[in-house]
Amino acid sequence: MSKNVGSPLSLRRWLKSAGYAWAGVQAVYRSEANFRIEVWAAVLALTLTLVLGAPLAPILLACALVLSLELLNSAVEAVVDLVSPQPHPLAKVAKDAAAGAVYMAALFAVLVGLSVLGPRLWALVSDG
Ligand SMILES: Nc1ncnc2c1ncn2[C@@H]1O[C@H](COP(=O)(O)OP(=O)(O)OP(=O)(O)O)[C@@H](O)[C@H]1O
Repeated sequence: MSKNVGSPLSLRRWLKSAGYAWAGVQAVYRSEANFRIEVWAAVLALTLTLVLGAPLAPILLACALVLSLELLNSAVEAVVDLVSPQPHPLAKVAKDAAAGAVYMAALFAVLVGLSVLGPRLWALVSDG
């Protein structure tokens, strides 16, 4: 634990770390088409949630999980490419497992979206 907790110095350090974290998000947004798709899918899901008056928490959590795991997947890919530019069975396991985590979260996020927003969208469509 830092001795400077609560001091202006630690706030400055926290802001600096937040700046690095934001730079990481921006770099992945620029380089990964999947992340861009997931960001805009999250914007759409959150807009629909607010418009339809659906519960926000499950949609927020599902979006946060998918986007966070995509960022971690990109981190794993970068580290694997750095340490194992040549094909290696363990590099394959690392990349495939990290990608699997994203796909698993995305699949369950779609199920959450369907179960929370589906009935409201259906009611809206069937009422005319
Ligand atoms: N160094 C490696 N050793 C063994 N297999 C690898 C290696 N690099 C990639 N692969 C295999 O090729 C697949 C695709 O890898 P790649 O680096 O192109 O990532 P990707 O899944 O296409 O992601 P992105 O398109 O976002 O970069 C991996 O999931 C893995 O199965």
